[in-house]
This record gives sequence, structure tokens and C-alpha cells, in this order.
Amino acid sequence: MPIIDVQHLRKTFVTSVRKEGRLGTLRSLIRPERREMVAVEDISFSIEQGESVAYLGPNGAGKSTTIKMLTGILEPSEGRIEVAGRVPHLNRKLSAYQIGVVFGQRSQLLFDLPVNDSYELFRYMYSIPWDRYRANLKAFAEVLEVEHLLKRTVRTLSLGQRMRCEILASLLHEPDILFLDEPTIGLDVVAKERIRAFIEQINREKGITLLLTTHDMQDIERLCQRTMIIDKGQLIYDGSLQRIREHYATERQIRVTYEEPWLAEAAALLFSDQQVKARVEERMLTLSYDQHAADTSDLLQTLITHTKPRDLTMQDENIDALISRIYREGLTHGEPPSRPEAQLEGAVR
Ligand SMILES: Nc1ncnc2c1ncn2[C@@H]1O[C@H](COP(=O)(O)OP(=O)(O)OP(=O)(O)O)[C@@H](O)[C@H]1O
Repeated sequence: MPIIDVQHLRKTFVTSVRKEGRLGTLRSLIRPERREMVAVEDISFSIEQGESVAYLGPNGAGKSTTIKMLTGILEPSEGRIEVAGRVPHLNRKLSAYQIGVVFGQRSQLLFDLPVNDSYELFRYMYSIPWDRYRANLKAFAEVLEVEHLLKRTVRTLSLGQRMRCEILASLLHEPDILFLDEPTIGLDVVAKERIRAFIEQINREKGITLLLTTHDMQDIERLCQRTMIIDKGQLIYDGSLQRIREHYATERQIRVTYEEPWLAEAAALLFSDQQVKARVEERMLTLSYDQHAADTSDLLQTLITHTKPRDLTMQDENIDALISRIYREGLTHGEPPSRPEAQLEGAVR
């Protein structure tokens, strides 16, 4: 049975539209014009216990709204949500026992108090027995390397230190599900890596289900077997990142190094009348092409038969570029994976 089950979820917000000019402002005050705004439109998915899922989408796509509904902060306008067997907004308190939440841009720790004080408050709020509280605090503080920070006032911590303390706070009550909203935002590479390693560990060792929103593709490559992409409130993809690469990465580059620059120049001439862009820099020839328009094995055959490469590497469109192209253009290129697998392994639209 899935630990998260979402069926035909919809959320609309009613906003008042302010007219331009002084007269307009006055009219808006007297008779405000209301407009319905669809933030989430008919989304369905289910997540099994222990899965690690990325929830991606451009700004304003509806990610936070979905997470707020999953955590019971917002009530859906339509549709059904079950998280760990409960409807979150109807059982907000009980649901909270099974859910941990980390917001990269908001703190759940009290800024003017020592870290430990916030943890004790959580102990009280979640009625965590003292022995479990002490054991969890000790174990997580050790792995996250925050033991020396527990007596420090939260506002004196660096962002990386605070994020490690935030993650610890979200785990003290041993939740089954962890919602992470941009957990590595603003962190340096070392701090990001530390946090990723820890999140990966709790998912693997404790079987905690992860739902992660991020704009950082490395978070996903490292942590998530499954990626869901939402755009304009609709789920447009549900499957692996690898599958996105296989189906939608169209641009590929072959980089060939030669002993001498003139050999690279000569090799470039072989591709002058094909669907391939050849660029020479010093001893390196770079061939860029659309994989649907030119055949990689033909190009390699030509290179190896007619030239003497010293070294050769191949690179597909980088995942950041690919995802931002999907945000801009949608999933338009290539055949989407078939519907029967869609829930776990393919596109949904
Ligand atoms: N309380 C609200 N009232 C009115 N509109 C809202 C409210 N909350 C969100 N929205 C609108 O709903 C849409 C989805 O917002 P949401 O915050 O879910 O996007 P997001 O995918 O999390 O974006 P980001 O990556 O920028 O955080 C946006 O157009 C937003 O302006």
C-alpha cells in the first residue's frame, strides 16, 4: 500500500485583482474583482514506503502548494490525499507525528535560543519519551557533526550548520516521511555534499520516504530514483532522470583530440555537409549534433576510419540544460514512454 496517495488533486486560490490608476484603486476597494487562480490542476500519484522522489518544476509551478497540502497546511479544493493512512488537513496533529519537514528557506528553530532549546520544545510537542529523545539526538548529532553546535544560539550559526541542525530537528520524532523543500539552497559544495550524504543514509538505512523539491539537479542525481515534474499545476512527467535523458536529451557532443591542430582542421572538413556542427580549437575537434538527425555510430565510424584520434569523449546535453529546456518547451521531443508504465516509469502527458 502506498504511503502517499494523491488522486485528482486540485487547489485554487481566489485573489482580488487591483485595477490601475487612482479610480481603479477606488473601484477595487468598493467592489473588488475576484479571480480564481489554479495552482494545482488534477494531479495524481502514489509513493511507496522508502521511495526517494524529486518533485521538480519551474518557479510558480505548484510544488510548494502540493507539499503544503501533503503536510495538511492547506486544504485541497478537490481530490483526495492520504499520507500514512490519514487525510492530512483533517488529521493535522496526528499526521505530524509521521511527517518531518525541512524548508531550506525557512527555519523551524527559534533564532534567539540555543539549538538545544528548540529540540526540547520539539520533544515536548511530539511527546517523545526522554530515552528515545536522548538516543536520537546523540545518534543524529554525531552523524551530522553538530554536537559542538547544540549550545549555540541559532542566529550565530552559518547556513550550512543551521541546515544540519534543521534536518536533525525534523527527525527527532522518527517520522516515516521527510518532506525536503530546497534543502541545499545557498550552501557551498562541501556543505551540500554533507547534507546529501546524510539524507541518502537515512533513506537507505531507516527506509524513510523522501519527497524533495529542488532546483539543484545534483541533489536529484544523488538522492532520487524517481522524478516528478510539475508545470503550470499539472504533472507532466513521472519517471527516472535517466529516462528523461534517454528520451529527451537530443543534443550530443563528440570531442576528439589530435596530435596536431592541422589534423583537427582536416577532420572537420569531413563533416561539412552533414547535420553536424564542427568546431576546431587548437588540437580539439568538437562535433555537436541532434541525436535524432545524425547517427552517432556513423560519425564514430567516419572519425576512426578516416582520421587518427588521440583521444575521444562523448557528452550528452547536461541535465540542467535539459530540464530548463523541458520547462521552456515542455516534453515535445521524442516518443513519450508508454502509458502502462507511466505511474513509475514514464511520462504522464
Ligand atoms: N496563498 C496564495 N494565494 C494566491 N496564490 C498563491 C498562493 N500560494 C501560491 N499561489 C500561487 O500558486 C502558484 C503556485 O505556487 P507555488 O508556491 O506552489 O509554486 P512553486 O512551484 O513552489 O514555486 P517556487 O519554485 O517559486 O517555490 C503560483 O502562481 C503562486 O503565485
